[in-house]
Order: sequence, then C-alpha cells, then structure tokens
Amino acid sequence: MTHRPQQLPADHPPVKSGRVGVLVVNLGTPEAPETGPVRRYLAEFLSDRRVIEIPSLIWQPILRGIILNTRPQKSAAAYREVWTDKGSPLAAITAEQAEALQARLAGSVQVEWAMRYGEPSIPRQLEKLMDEGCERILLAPLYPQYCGATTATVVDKAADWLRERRWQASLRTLPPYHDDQAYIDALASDLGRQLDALDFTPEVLLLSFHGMPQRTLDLGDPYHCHCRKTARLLEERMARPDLRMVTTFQSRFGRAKWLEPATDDTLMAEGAKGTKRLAVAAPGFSADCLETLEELAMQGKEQFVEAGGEQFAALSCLNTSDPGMAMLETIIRRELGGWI
Ligand SMILES: C=CC1=C(C)c2cc3[nH]c(cc4nc(cc5[nH]c(cc1n2)c(C)c5CCC(=O)O)C(CCC(=O)O)=C4C)c(C)c3C=C
Ligand SMILES: [Fe+2]
Ligand SMILES: [Fe+2]
Repeated sequence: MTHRPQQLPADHPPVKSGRVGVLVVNLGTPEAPETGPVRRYLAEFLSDRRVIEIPSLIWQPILRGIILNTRPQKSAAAYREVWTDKGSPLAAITAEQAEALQARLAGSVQVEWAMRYGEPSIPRQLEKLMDEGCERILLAPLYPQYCGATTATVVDKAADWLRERRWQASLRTLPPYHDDQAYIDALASDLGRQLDALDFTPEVLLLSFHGMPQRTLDLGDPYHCHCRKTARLLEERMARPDLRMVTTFQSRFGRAKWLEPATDDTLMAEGAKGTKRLAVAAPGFSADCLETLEELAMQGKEQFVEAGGEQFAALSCLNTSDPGMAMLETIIRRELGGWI
C-alpha cells in the first residue's frame, strides 16, 4: 500500500501541535462559603473511594443521611472566617502559583491549574491544554508526600479523561517530592525567615501534617513515612538545637483511629506542661487553606492558649514565596527533561 499524505477535510479545525503543558493540581474547595456550595463540594470529595475507604452501600447512607445534613453548615462558617476577596485561599493561591510558574517557564510551556474536586476541574483544564496544542502534559499534584487519597486520586481523574478520548495526550506525573533537596531547602529557608521575623522566640516548632486513618498506613500507604522523612530532613537542615521540633497530624475526621500524635491534643498537652512559646508550620500543604488558616491559626491558637501557652504563631505555607516558586520550578523542569 502506498503512503499518501493525509488530507484534512476543509472544515476540519486547525491542528496545533508540539507544545508542552503543565497542569498543577490541588485538592479543591467550595465555590462560596455557604451551606449549599460547601455541601456540593463535600458530596464530591467524600464520595471519592480513595478518600473514604468504606463500601458505598454502607458509606453513602451515612454521608447523605447524616454528614451532608450537618457538616456543611459548620464548615461554611469556618470557610467564612478565611474567605478573601479573591475567593477561597486555596484556589486563589493555586492560581497565583500557576501564574508565577508560567512566568518562570516563559514561552516553552503552558501552565494551567485545576482542583481535584470542584472547579476548574481536571478534565476541563486538560481539554484546554490539548486545545492549545499541548500533546505532552505534565500532571503535577502539589502534594509533597504521596498519599492514595490525594496524589493517586488526581491521577485517577486524569486517567478517566484519557479513557474517553480518541486522541490522547502523553501524560507524565510529578513524583512525590517529600525528600527532595529543593523542597527541604525551600522549607528551611522560608520557615527560618519567618521564625526570625517573629517578635518572640518559640521553644517548640510543631510540624503539622494532614492526618489519615491509621489503617491506610497498615495497608501500605507511604504517606506517614513520607511525612516523617520530611520532618527529619527539615529538622537536620534547619539545625536549630534550641528549637524543639515535634511532628503531628491534624484534621481528624470520623470515629476511626487516625495517625498520631494529633495536632490538637499536642497543642493542649504542650500548653499544659508549661511550654509558653510555640510556632506551628504545615510543611505538607503547598498553599494556605482552611486547614492552616482556620484549624491551625485560629483553633490551634485557642487550644494552646487555653491550656496555658502564652505566645503562638502559625507560619505561612510556601505559597508564592520565592523559595517556594524556585522549588516548584526546579522539580517541574527536572520532570520536563527531554520535553523542553
Ligand atoms: C476522611 C476524610 C479526609 C481525608 C482522608 C483527608 C485527607 C487529606 N486532605 C488533605 C488536604 C486538605 N483537606 C482539606 C479539607 C478537608 N479535608 C476533609 C477530610 C479528609 N481529608 C474535609 C471534610 C475537608 C473540608 C473541610 C471540612 O469540612 O473540614 C483541605 C482544605 C480545603 C480548602 O478548601 O481549603 C486540604 C488542603 C490531605 C493532604 C490529605 C491526605 C494526606
Ligand atoms: Fe483533608
Ligand atoms: Fe479541618
């Protein structure tokens, strides 16, 4: 058979090609700090089988019958405490990170951002990148520590989109970077700067990571080990012998046993045993969000002070700081090797 150059029909859309896309992804957030939007967000999030590993037949009645009738109102009130004129902090900061990354990577790649739950969705943004001619796409879940409930579910969502397409883009995924020198250096420098700018000298620096059910560790999820390794490397890198560093897990949900020690219990225990000055950082969160701005900075302060603590500071996440963006540029450029 002879090969003939392909002829596109006259009404075929123009074919752009050969570009490289980067899609940065974070968890997701409601559209507004009101009960209805928070219920929609929680319904999607808490129906993910990677997040709640209970058979649907048992879990869905509990979710629909109890949780979605009680939690949205309470969570909406918490979201209102941190909402900004640019919307949810998590979405606003993720958008700014994508913009800053686009400026750093200049013309060679197109950067977009997505939320795993809610909008802008992963399929919508992958579609946008492909429409712009990106046939190679790096999917970058901004979770330094790998977890089935976060990293894997981003990849699942992208794979669902690929499955529906005749013409697939080539996808790569950003590996976890919990022990990457660029990440540890960025945290050490940014947290060091923030600690030095405080008007008091903390005795304790709490490193609070998002919690997970203990069962996921027993089943082999590397999340807990990744958090512990980040904390160990960070402590070594910060080299502050006068600062006691303690690793904890926050945001316990439901009745099952979660990873310990819990952040809230630890804050109360520190206050009760005479620690007066404490700072808390959340190295596993790429962007400030409800869990850092409300749960740590507001509730955490209350827990510490009520138990006897005196001075408390919640340090910012890397967000769009120079060390944070330089780190993201480094790890993303490395993963784009051979593509740009
Ligand atoms: C069983 C429930 C949950 C698991 C497992 C879980 C894991 C997990 N979550 C994050 C990061 C974030 N979680 C955030 C909010 C949030 N998380 C849960 C529940 C679980 N998370 C709920 C119900 C909520 C919503 C708020 C509330 O009602 O309390 C956020 C913030 C989102 C925002 O809009 O600001 C982040 C970020 C990680 C990294 C993780 C596992 C490692
Ligand atoms: Fe969470
Ligand atoms: Fe929380």
